[in-house]
Amino acid sequence: MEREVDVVVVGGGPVGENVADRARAGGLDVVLVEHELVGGECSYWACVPSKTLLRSAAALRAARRVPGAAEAITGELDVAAVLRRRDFWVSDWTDDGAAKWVAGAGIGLERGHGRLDGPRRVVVEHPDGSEVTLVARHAVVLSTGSDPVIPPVVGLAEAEPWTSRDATSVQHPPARLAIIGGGVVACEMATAYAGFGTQVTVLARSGLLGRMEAFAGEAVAAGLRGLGATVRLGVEPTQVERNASGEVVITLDDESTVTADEVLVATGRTPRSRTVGLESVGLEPGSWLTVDETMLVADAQGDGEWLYGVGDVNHRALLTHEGKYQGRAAGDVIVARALGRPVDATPWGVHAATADHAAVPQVVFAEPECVSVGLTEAEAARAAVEVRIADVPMQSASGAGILADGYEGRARLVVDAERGVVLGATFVGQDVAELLHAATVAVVGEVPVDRLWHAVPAFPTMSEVWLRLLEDLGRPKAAA
Ligand SMILES: Cc1cc2nc3c(=O)[nH]c(=O)nc-3n(C[C@H](O)[C@H](O)[C@H](O)COP(=O)(O)OP(=O)(O)OC[C@H]3O[C@@H](n4cnc5c(N)ncnc54)[C@H](O)[C@@H]3O)c2cc1C
Ligand SMILES: NC(=O)c1ccc[n+]([C@@H]2O[C@H](COP(=O)([O-])OP(=O)(O)OC[C@H]3O[C@@H](n4cnc5c(N)ncnc54)[C@H](O)[C@@H]3O)[C@@H](O)[C@H]2O)c1
Repeated sequence: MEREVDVVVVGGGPVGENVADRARAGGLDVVLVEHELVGGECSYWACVPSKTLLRSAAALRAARRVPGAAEAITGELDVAAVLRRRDFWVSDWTDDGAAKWVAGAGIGLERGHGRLDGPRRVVVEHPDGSEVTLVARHAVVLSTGSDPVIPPVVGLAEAEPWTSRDATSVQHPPARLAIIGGGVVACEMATAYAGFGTQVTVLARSGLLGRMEAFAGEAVAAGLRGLGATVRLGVEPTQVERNASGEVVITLDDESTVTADEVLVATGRTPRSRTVGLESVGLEPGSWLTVDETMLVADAQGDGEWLYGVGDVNHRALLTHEGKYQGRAAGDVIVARALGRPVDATPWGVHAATADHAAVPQVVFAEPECVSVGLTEAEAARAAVEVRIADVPMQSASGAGILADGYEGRARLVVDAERGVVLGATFVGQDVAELLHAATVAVVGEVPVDRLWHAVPAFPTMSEVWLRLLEDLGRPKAAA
């Protein structure tokens, strides 16, 4: 059977939902194709469950740092209650609510595996084996996401390692968990499981959180050790084995071994593009999709501008909020191209995902929280941009001291020396997540630091750290 529609979106994660929503709002007839759960990795096995697994222990730690509240805590973390709250937030791994939203938005839903079958054609294989071919008048969007990478370490795949899916959907946390990797998933899951009382061992081949300022990873290493975890830096596994007792034994390159009940592999992602028919339009199966600023895939066969790659699968920024941002731009540009309206793909134009290059915000919900946007000092150096750095302790803001006794953290601004605008910011410490958006606004708005002196942070909030950062850069001189 064949059916014509305006737009086919393959992959109903947060990104596909956003593309479909914008294209539909622009008056196009849209079908979303999903082979698992509408809502994607983020809703059921990534952002949402991981944050709910982290939140309760973070609240407990925060209360313990405030005399008066600390004395009121008479028990330990109720892990079963944490898991029940997680189950609620992932809707017990059902997507009725999400599917209802899709229907309410006027978007068609095809449940099944979608794959390209030549330009503008998508074959959907339903769970019962039946097929439908959707022929797109205007666009096909691939928003199929990414899968975890299992590195080729001897015995690792056979040892049945956990991926992020196992870690976020756990029903019975193990007594001992080894984690391979030192990135975001490793740091967040180490924090969550240490909070549950699991004996956690992090095995990282370099420092932690390598893409952030070095002080972020150093703080998390110290924070995890403070929670009782073992953090081993500069080690790589050479062999993994699950022994007769069911334990996982990991041999490291320094010949030491680590024994645990489970091993979580958190070593990055690979594109979910192996079985989506890329070969039928002249592209390499299993590759990240190379796209332009409007998310149009370069080099796809077929006439006109028809194939888009949005979200994780294009590898621009593997974050839900950034993928959704791309999705809004892509949905709108598909409508503009379909209706012959002007396209504005200039930097910061409505159809361009410019922020992907200059202003990607990220919150790592570890102990302590680490947040960043824009360039780090090292990235600015690599880009040969001359910068000024402001560096202050978070506790220099009186709001931090009031928030928690013994508060410790650090804040950094990276400022373009020539233009005097903020290029990047990093905050590390308890509850810094909500400080990030102000920094994102400053970076995207290219706000001159001299003007920031007039953005007065309220007393006594943690935002006063902005004032301390400005003081570190120095008061502007009066115009002559
Ligand atoms: C443990 C963990 C925690 C994370 N936490 C955060 C966080 O706190 N904040 C944040 O911003 N990001 C976080 N991320 C990253 C975030 O999950 C991803 O960036 C986001 O899910 C990408 O969205 P997406 O729609 O591109 O892909 P996905 O969410 O993976 O959705 C893709 C969808 O496409 C479907 N699909 C794939 N192929 C086909 C096909 N051929 N046919 C039909 N359907 C198909 C899949 O079933 C899926 O539903 C986290 C990631 C992990 C692993
Ligand atoms: N709060 C958030 O925003 C959040 C949370 C979790 C995940 N995510 C996103 O999901 C993506 C995946 O996260 P991740 O932690 O898997 O990836 P990552 O890229 O953040 O970290 C991968 C880690 O694995 C290490 N590594 C890679 N190959 C290895 C190997 N062969 N042996 C040993 N170590 C190896 C790297 O050195 C690095 O420390 C990230 O891009 C991240 O942005 C975001």
